[in-house]
Amino acid sequence: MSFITEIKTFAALGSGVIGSGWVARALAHGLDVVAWDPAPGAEAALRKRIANAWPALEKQGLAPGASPDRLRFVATIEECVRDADFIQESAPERLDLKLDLHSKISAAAKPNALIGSSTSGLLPSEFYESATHPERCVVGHPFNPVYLLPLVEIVGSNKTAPEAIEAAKAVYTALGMRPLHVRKEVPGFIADRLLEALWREALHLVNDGVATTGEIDDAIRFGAGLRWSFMGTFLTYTLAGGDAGMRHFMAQFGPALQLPWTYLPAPELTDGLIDAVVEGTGEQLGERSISALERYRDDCLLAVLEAVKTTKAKHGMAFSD
Ligand SMILES: NC(=O)C1=CN([C@@H]2O[C@H](COP(=O)(O)OP(=O)(O)OC[C@H]3O[C@@H](n4cnc5c(N)ncnc54)[C@H](O)[C@@H]3O)[C@@H](O)[C@H]2O)C=CC1
Ligand SMILES: C[N+](C)(C)CC(=O)CC(=O)[O-]
Repeated sequence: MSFITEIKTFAALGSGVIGSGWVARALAHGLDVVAWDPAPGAEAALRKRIANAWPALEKQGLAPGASPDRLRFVATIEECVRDADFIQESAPERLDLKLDLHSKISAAAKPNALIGSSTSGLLPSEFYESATHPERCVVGHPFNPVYLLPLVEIVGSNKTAPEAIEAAKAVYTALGMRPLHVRKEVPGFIADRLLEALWREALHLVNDGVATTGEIDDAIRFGAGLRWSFMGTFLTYTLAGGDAGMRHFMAQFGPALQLPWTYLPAPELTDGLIDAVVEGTGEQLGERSISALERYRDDCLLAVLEAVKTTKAKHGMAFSD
């Protein structure tokens, strides 16, 4: 089975925060977009959100012919998906609702049109259960604002064809995104597992009166948050181990994971886990030395700090605000 990867018409079902972000991204890439949402006033709200996003998309650069006028809002699911080359569902996060919606979407769509769901954690094997041609159905989990953030997690169900994963990667890449294939179908996928862990700890800190929400946000945005925009936790901590890298870092700070700092139980620090972390970060390092990566990190940090400072000034804010 071959799937459509040359996309001219993009269908969006559900046009709230995430659906409207997909519509804006697809329009900015010069596609025709057909949207459907059952809520009263949904079309006006969608057009308003696109108008709000458009200046940023113009700054980023539009594809030839890109225009908000290429959005058509329709009254039925069938009309929305019938001629679509790619379909993205962004309906409320309810299993029963998505199950019913996908049986209708997939029955009306072209059989070789890929279908993506924006779900942030439901399992595709469950909500694509009664889909027609389930081999072309995937999760394409984006990040808000969808029209700017590149990450999209792709997750297949137990019936998704491997070729559909590759085809979805090609489509999302053509939309300017950075696909990440989540190979095991687990609730929350990869990114939300991480975000939820941080979120849970943050709520405990508020609940225990340790810090205000503002202080917790400051702890992120003036520290690790700046680093995270260009270097993930594993490589960052490899550098924190100095020239001895990750193995030294694990020896020095690994035992602290057993301290009761967090409400999450720590995993047992087995040799297997330590080796997996050391080998993984070794691959990430590749041929680069720790000091070369430190210079790269410092340059990125300076660039991010300067960009944040200039943008804050434009909005009448000091860097420390
Ligand atoms: N808000 C976020 O930060 C993120 C949300 N997501 C996922 O995106 C999906 C949508 O979430 P949001 O846009 O945040 O929700 P939202 O509440 O902003 O929008 C949902 C939209 O779906 C519409 N809707 C209601 N019933 C529907 C139906 N039967 N069929 C189609 N549309 C229907 C609503 O009228 C509304 O416009 C969810 O699966 C969520 O997990 C993914 C990434 C981030
Ligand atoms: C809150 N959320 C789980 C829906 C968030 C996401 O899924 C991704 C994001 O944009 O943070």
